[in-house]
Amino acid sequence: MIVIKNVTKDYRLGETDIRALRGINLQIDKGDFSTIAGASGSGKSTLLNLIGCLDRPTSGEIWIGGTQVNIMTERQLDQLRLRTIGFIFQSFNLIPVLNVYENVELPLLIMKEVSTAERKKRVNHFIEAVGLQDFAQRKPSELSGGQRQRVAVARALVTKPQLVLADEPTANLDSKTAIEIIDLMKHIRSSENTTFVFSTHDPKIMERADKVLHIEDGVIIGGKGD
Ligand SMILES: Nc1ncnc2c1ncn2[C@@H]1O[C@H](COP(=O)(O)OP(=O)(O)OP(=O)(O)O)[C@@H](O)[C@H]1O
Repeated sequence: MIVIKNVTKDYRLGETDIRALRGINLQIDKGDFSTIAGASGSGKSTLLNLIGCLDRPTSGEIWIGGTQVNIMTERQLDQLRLRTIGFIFQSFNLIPVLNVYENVELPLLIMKEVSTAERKKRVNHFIEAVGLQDFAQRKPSELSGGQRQRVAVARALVTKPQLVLADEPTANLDSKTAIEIIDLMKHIRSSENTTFVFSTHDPKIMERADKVLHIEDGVIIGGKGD
């Protein structure tokens, strides 16, 4: 599903270059439930942003589902992000004026090939999959943090992406809710056969992943499941 070869990423900050990633090699297989684990500043977000095609590497190759993405045009990347990848963020990123149903529906409104009937079916299916069927008419401000992240999980899945990326999805949740969200994602991975990659610095969250890729100072230093 994901192959990364010798990837580096430099950020230019004034006169200096900051080397955020220093030669990353990794492979993530279809259906994996993997985590990128590391301290603050180790390069987790940088790596996830590259896998999600939100940014480009300075050097090296990134392959998603057999396609080399680091040489694609912006237009091709727009399509790839819409159709192949679902995103979950630590701050939920829901639209405050839309209710739960409308937030989950949003990505499908851009996919013209999905009919109105199919759209309705999928939105209801994923709202139910995350256990929010009784909250479909509520606005994000009327939900708990855990419920908001469930909406974000449903929204990431509604386009039926092959890959879901989550940057510290539990960072703004208490530890019990954090574990519930990770277990929900893991359950959905099995029922939908979606590949999940999420980042965390929390050992209790790491241990629930099948594969842990430890990153330190821009380098993968091995981990469970390798
Ligand atoms: N836009 C940027 N410009 C300059 N330096 C950056 C930029 N983004 C990240 N960095 C630097 O790159 C390194 C890796 O940052 P990154 O955000 O990937 O770490 P992280 O592991 O996700 O951290 P956190 O857990 O705090 O989010 C850090 O040294 C950071 O200061």
